Amino acid sequence: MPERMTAAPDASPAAPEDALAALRGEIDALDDALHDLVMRRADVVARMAASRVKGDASSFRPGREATILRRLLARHSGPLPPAALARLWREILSASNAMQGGFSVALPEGDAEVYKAARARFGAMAAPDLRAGPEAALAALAEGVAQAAVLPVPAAEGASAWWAGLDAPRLQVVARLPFYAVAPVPRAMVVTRDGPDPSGDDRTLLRFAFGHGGDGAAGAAGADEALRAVAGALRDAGLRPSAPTLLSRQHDALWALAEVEGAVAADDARLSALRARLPSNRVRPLGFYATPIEAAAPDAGGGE
Ligand SMILES: C=C(O[C@@H]1C=C(C(=O)O)C=C[C@H]1O)C(=O)O
Repeated sequence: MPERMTAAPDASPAAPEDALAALRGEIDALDDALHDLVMRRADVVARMAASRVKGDASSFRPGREATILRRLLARHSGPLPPAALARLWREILSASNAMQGGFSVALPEGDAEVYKAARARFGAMAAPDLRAGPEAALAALAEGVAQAAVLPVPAAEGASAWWAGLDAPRLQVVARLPFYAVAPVPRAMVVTRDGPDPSGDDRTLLRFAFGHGGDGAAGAAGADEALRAVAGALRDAGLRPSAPTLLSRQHDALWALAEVEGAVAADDARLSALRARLPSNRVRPLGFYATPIEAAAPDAGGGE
């Protein structure tokens, strides 16, 4: 018989059940302290909403949220996986956003990836508003029925080519989902009426239209020619691409979508440089978003 079985159980200074009770007592005290802080944080958000310091614009500030998450992830240490930290804060941020006014999110129905990305981003507090497709989701946003639209990541064809028809600057891309990922997780884009806010480390989407308006010769603009024109204009304007340029032929035109480093707003001087370089074409910023954090090593939890 092993030696430990011969010792009298109540001779031990800390019986397992006492040790468990002590640790649980510590956890209960910490839960109370955390809960007090979470309630105090919500009081500050309620004061912010009541003071109307943010005016009539939507309460949703994705750049500010990214800044908060980046700061917390940078100071994080200890055994709690960073993905769990991001998940906790995502729920706090979404709840405080919803506290400042109803928050409904328009989504294309039948797109499981977009749905999952939207639920992960906006949490339990946001009402999903399922629409027939990206254009219908954008229409709900434009009408003011929804406060944000979550759409598939831009691609050249099909429903994911919604960017070619995006009515910017009225509607603009403000976030790329997920902001924080440690494993493959659902991806999507967020569009709002209020436009993006800078986070200090952002990427901008720029749309270029070639041969718009039924101009036969220009309408036949070659893909290679368009890609060369975009690359040259970006270089001359001092803008650095952060992803390969997408091309899409639709609405009687050839469209290019470039992602560049930095936040480029409508009044940015680099846009004038682009427009000077491409006089016969149209250049339009579609919004910007916080550069996603891609964690180097996978850990438990996936991301937010
Ligand atoms: C509280 C604010 O509103 C929202 C909620 C945030 C929060 O809980 O910290 C941050 C950004 C906004 O999306 C804010 O703008 O600071």
